[in-house]
Amino acid sequence: MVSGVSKSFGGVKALRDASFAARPGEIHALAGENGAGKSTLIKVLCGVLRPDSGTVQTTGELATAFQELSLAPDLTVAENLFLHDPPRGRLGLVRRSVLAPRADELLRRFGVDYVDSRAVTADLSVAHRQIVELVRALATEPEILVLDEPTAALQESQVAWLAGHMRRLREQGCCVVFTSHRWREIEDLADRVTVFRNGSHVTTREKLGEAEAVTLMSGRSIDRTYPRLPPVPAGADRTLTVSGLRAGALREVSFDLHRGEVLGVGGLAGQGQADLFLALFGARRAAGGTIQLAGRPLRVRRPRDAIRAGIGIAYVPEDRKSEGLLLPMSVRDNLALGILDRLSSAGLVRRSAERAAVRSMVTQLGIVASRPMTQPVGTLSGGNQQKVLMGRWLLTDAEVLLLYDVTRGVDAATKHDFYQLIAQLAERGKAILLYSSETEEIAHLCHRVLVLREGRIAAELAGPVGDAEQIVAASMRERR
Ligand SMILES: Nc1ncnc2c1ncn2[C@@H]1O[C@H](COP(=O)(O)OP(=O)(O)OP(=O)(O)O)[C@@H](O)[C@H]1O
Repeated sequence: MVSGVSKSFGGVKALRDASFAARPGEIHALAGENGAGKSTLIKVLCGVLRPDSGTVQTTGELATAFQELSLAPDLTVAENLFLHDPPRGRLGLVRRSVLAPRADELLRRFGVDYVDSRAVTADLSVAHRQIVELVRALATEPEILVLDEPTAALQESQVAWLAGHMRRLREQGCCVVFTSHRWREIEDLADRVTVFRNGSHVTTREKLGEAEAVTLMSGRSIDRTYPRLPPVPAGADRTLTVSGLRAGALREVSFDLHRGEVLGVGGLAGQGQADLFLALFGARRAAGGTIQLAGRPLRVRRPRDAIRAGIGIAYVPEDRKSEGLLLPMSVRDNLALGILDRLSSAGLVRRSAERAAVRSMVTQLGIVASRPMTQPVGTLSGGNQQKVLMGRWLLTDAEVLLLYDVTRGVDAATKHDFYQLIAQLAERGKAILLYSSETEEIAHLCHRVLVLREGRIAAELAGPVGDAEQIVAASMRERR
């Protein structure tokens, strides 16, 4: 469907003579590292971007759901669902009165009765926005369905819901193309996989194991084992002591975190994990309880209090666009944001020191940016934007690192770099609280795991747990 396509952005060659073909009646996964050109290929395929050279051919109705959500934020869910084809009366006027009931009917048909069709889209969670975007695409019963990282914002049950619809469309002869950084999803769903590297097609296969895929994607062989964690020194100081903390869905949580320790926070989705991280960082108001940092009471009313005290939070904001990164500003500015005090003398930023710090982070995290000192962060690929967020907190001297789902949307090779980094940070004495929507990471990367259920600690497991199933089992046990 796409042959010999090239596309550059300024000096960046996003696609080089790229070719790709998918057939009717198959689910075809597009795999590749962050910045490999998958999103660009999809945009060219859908006609959103014009290629510099090459040809694009599609046969039949095409529907897409993009990685950057394309719903109009100020419109209601119903208005977005019928944006291109609103119900009209005899005179061709839009029948506003039937808009919401029609939308309700449509959402119900797709089993999405938990989304209010009258809600303003901007007020929905990112997961729900993604689902509305998906329903809009699925509802057209297209002949070609193209989904760019459709599951990145979804929880497991929602992923299963989407997988069901993808399979149903395949049965009907639809050609479904999707991208994902989770190999399990690709293995589970795809009939064929195409690997891209550096903007070019590498291979298309029916059977491809994860190890080989990772090597093909990165062009190098990757040590895919989890790093061995250095033991927490006996009698290590308690860095963070949390007692009876209540915030949002968090009922009452108490624990200690030691220097050099990686403490995991597990459990089914939505048991208060996000509230715990946000409360410790001062981004969510605590309704009760106390926090001590290195033996001293700590009051965090806003993130600035946490940062001053030596707490850094690296997380993938639900919406990378609206929180965390300053998209029009350069990679340098975004990375150095947390260390400007340290880099300044007499009110002026020492540019050479700043450049050195930025370069070291770009190298250490393998951030793919052609001109890190000037290139706006918003023009990096999704995963590379994420590395910038992580890098900002690695540059600070924070003693406590709150790592919330930092590998979401990150490619496999980079994930393994992150794992090594976490072990190194622990070795350097940092105290790390870790949450991941991939339970396997919690199972392998933590000295201890707290399992949350309904806002409380339901179990504490000694790590490395090794087997993600144990954490899942602990989160189901003793259910009343
Ligand atoms: N508007 C733009 N301006 C400048 N560079 C861009 C722009 N859009 C994409 N790029 C660059 O093109 C390359 C390919 O990006 P693309 O988003 O297609 O990657 P991807 O494979 O989808 O990555 P990810 O898995 O991280 O989403 C990257 O190096 C990116 O920085």
